[in-house]
Amino acid sequence: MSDYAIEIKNLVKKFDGFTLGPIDFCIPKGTIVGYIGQNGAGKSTTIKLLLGLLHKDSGEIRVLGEENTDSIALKDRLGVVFDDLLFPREMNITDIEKFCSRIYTKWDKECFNKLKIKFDLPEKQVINNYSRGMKMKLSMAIALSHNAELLILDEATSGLDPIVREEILDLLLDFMQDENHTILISSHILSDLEKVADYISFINFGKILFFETKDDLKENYGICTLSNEEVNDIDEAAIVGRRVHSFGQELLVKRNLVPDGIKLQKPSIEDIMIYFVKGERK
Ligand SMILES: Nc1ncnc2c1ncn2[C@@H]1O[C@H](COP(=O)(O)OP(=O)(O)OP(=O)(O)O)[C@@H](O)[C@H]1O
Repeated sequence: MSDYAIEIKNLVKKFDGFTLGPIDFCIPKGTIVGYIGQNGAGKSTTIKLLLGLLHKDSGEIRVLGEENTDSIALKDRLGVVFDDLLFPREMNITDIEKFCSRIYTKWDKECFNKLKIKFDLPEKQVINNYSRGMKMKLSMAIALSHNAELLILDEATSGLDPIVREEILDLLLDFMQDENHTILISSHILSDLEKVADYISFINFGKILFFETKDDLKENYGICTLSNEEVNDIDEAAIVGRRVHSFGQELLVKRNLVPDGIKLQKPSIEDIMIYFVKGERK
């Protein structure tokens, strides 16, 4: 049995005007991976390929060891949250609970009811009248109520207020108490990923720029503010990106390539993403 929940090798998908890949990464079981990148970078396309909602042009995908990502048996083992609900709009939560209890072999009614109360989801209202946040909460409740092994969350916390986001992050950490559980979560709310992710995978214009542990990223890079003269003493190869100010420059650097004595601060994931993308900002 593979130690990986998700294996992607040489994956390519071409649209008119956009090519995803070739991309490669493997997600170890028992970890949370934050999938980050600018709008249009290819995050949702990757996720749809993983879920069999799009067909790849070439390459290999394995999800929980299965190559056939479209299989019903595999879907039973996955909890999926998109930024929209995929149920008929006239259903209410009772209809949805009944429906899910039929399609998921390990449906946990008690868990769903607890989350329904925790998230304050109304019994009678049809989902067409749900707010965006309510829809996300309902999706999350379903994803967490059928004993899934792998959660795939595409922008699952966007549109939610900070209190609910915090509750959801706690639920994700609870889910990870089982060492065979794994989460892939794409998000623009990098502070959320900062709290929960073990690995960060960064996609830019359809290519993976890095897939590294969050701890390694923070250890290997540093932020410093220097005068223009001081910057001249730094090897260009050490500089990932810079912001030029009237008084000098703020740099993201590779720690092992800068001279001792330069005071470096730990970067946030957001710093790393911005400096990697922009390279140079004036
Ligand atoms: N079905 C499709 N047909 C044609 N082009 C598509 C299709 N789906 C996505 N694309 C294009 O692929 C690119 C990547 O889109 P994708 O939705 O994967 O980005 P994303 O990283 O999820 O962005 P966002 O953060 O804005 O959600 C975009 O240029 C988009 O227009």
